[in-house]
Amino acid sequence: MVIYPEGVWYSIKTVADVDEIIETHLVGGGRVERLMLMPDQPFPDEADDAGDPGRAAATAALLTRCRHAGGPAVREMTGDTIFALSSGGGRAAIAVVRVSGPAARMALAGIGGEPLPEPRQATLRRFRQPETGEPFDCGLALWLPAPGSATGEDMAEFHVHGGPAVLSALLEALGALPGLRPAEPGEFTRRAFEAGRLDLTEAEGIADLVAAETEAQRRQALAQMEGGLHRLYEGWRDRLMALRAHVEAAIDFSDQDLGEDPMAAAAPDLAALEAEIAAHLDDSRRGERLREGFAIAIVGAPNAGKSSLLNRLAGRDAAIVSTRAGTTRDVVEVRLDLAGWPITLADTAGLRESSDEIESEGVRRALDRAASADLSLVVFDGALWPEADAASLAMLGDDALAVLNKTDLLSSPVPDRIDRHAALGVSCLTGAGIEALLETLVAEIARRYPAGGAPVLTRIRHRQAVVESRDALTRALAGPADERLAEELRLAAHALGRITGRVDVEAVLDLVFRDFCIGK
Ligand SMILES: Nc1nc2c(ncn2[C@@H]2O[C@H](COP(=O)(O)OP(=O)(O)OP(=O)(O)O)[C@@H](O)[C@H]2O)c(=O)[nH]1
Ligand SMILES: [K+]
Ligand SMILES: [Mg+2]
Repeated sequence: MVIYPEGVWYSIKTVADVDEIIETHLVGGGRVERLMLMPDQPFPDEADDAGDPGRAAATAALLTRCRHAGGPAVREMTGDTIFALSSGGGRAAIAVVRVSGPAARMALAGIGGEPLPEPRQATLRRFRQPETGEPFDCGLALWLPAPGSATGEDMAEFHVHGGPAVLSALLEALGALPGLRPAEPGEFTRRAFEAGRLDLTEAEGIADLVAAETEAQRRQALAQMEGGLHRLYEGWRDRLMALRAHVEAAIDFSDQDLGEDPMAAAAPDLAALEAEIAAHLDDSRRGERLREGFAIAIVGAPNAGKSSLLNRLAGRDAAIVSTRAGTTRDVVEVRLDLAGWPITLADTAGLRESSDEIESEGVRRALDRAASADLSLVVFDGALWPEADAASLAMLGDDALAVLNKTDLLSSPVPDRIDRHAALGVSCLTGAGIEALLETLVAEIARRYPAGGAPVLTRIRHRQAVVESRDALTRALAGPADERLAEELRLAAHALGRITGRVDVEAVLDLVFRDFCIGK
C-alpha cells in the first residue's frame, strides 16, 4: 500500500476466479473515489483524465504499479484493514479506536490529516470526515508503521472523546473508507499471531489478562502472556526433536555396528522428560481453577442461617433471610475475591423432605451444587445444638467444612468438632467468627492449590495435548528401539506443537480466538 503525495491510494484484490483486480482510490480533496482495473483490460488512456488532476494522478499510479505487477511490493498490499473500538463501551473521557492493515495509513491521513504524525509519537490532531472535511473531534493520533506494531501491520490509533456521537462519527468515517471493515473478536491478536509476534499460549494469556478479575488471575495471565508456557512447551519440543534425530541416526546406522544401542543412549533423557511432563500434569488443575474460579456451596438444614452466611461473606444483602424455614429455593450466587482467588459462592435451599414440589426442586439443586462444588460449607443450626441435622451430617465429606452458626445462642462453649470434622463457630448475627472462617477458606484453597514457581496448565486444550505427548513418551520408553520409537517421539513433539500453534493451527484458531472481545 502506498500513498502518493497527491493522495492516491491503491490496493490489489483477488476476486473469486478472476485473477487480480487492481483497485485505485483517490483520497483527499474531500472525496473518495474508486477505480478498478483487471490486468487484461486495456489501460485507461491518460488523455481521458486531462481535466481531472486527481484521476490523472491515480491513473498514473495505477499504470506504474501495473508495469511492476507481480513483484513482492504488490503482494504486500493485499488484505483488508480492520478497525474497532478497543477501549470499553459506554460514555468515557477518552475512547481508543485502533486500525490495522494496509489502509491504516490512508485512514489516518484521511481523518487526521497529512503529514502523518512521527511514528509512535502521540500527536494532537483535528479529526475530520474524509468525505466532507467536516471536523468532528480533536484528539491524539498515533502512527505505528509495520513491522514494529502490535499486529506486525501498519496500525493507526485515534484517541478521541469517549461520547457516543463522537465515536459513531469516527466509526462511520472509518467504515466508509475503501478497504476498511469492522474487526472480528480477537482479530488484532489473531493478526499478531499470524505475523509470528506471539504464539497461541501468549494470545490466550492476553485474553485471560483482559478477563482477569483478581490479582492471582492477573499474575497467572501475565506470566502466560509473557511466554511462560511458550518457553516450557517449546523447550520440551526441542528436546524431543533432538532425541528423535539421535534415535533415527542410530537406527539408520545400526547395520554398521557402531556399538551403540540407540535406546540405551536416549532412555535417561526420555525418562527425565517424561517425569517433568508428568509433574506438570499433576497440578491439581490449579491453573484451570484459577482461570475459571473456585466454587463454594453453602448447604445445610432449613433456617440454619445459610443465606445469612452468604450475605455476611459477600458483605451485602444478596439473598433473602427470614424466620420461615424453606425461604431459599433457587441457587443464589455471588462472586468474591478471596486473597486473589476468584470465588463463586452459592447459597442453596435447606435440605429436607418436602411435599412442595418447588422446594423439592430447590433441594435437588442444592445437592447438585454441593456435588459439583470444589468445597462445601455445611451449616449447622446453633439454636438446636447439640442436636445436629442428619442430612447435613451426611454432607460432611472430604471437600466440606463444618460451620456451626448462631453461636450467640449457645449456652455451652463452641464444640471443637462436629462428627469428625473440625467445627468453625460463627454468628451471622454478631459477625463473630466470620474473619476466622474467611482465613480458613483461604488456607484450604492454598492447601489444595499450592502456588509454585513453574508455569501451570491453564486450559483443557493444553491438558489434552500434554497428556497425548506424555502417553506417546510412555509408549516410546516401553517399546523396542525401532522406527516406532522415532514415530512416538514425533507424535509427542507434534502434540506440544499444537499447543503453541506451530502445527495443525487451522483446527484450533477459531476455538482460541472465540473467547476474545472485539478490539483486542
Ligand atoms: N440469633 C441468630 N439468628 C440467626 C443467625 N443467623 C441467622 N439467624 C436467623 O435465622 C433465621 C434463618 O436464617 P436464614 O439465613 O434465612 O436461614 P437459611 O438457612 O438460609 O434458611 P432457608 O433458606 O429457609 O433454608 C433468620 O431469622 C435469621 O435472622 C445467628 O447467627 N444468630
Ligand atoms: K429461612
Ligand atoms: Mg436461605
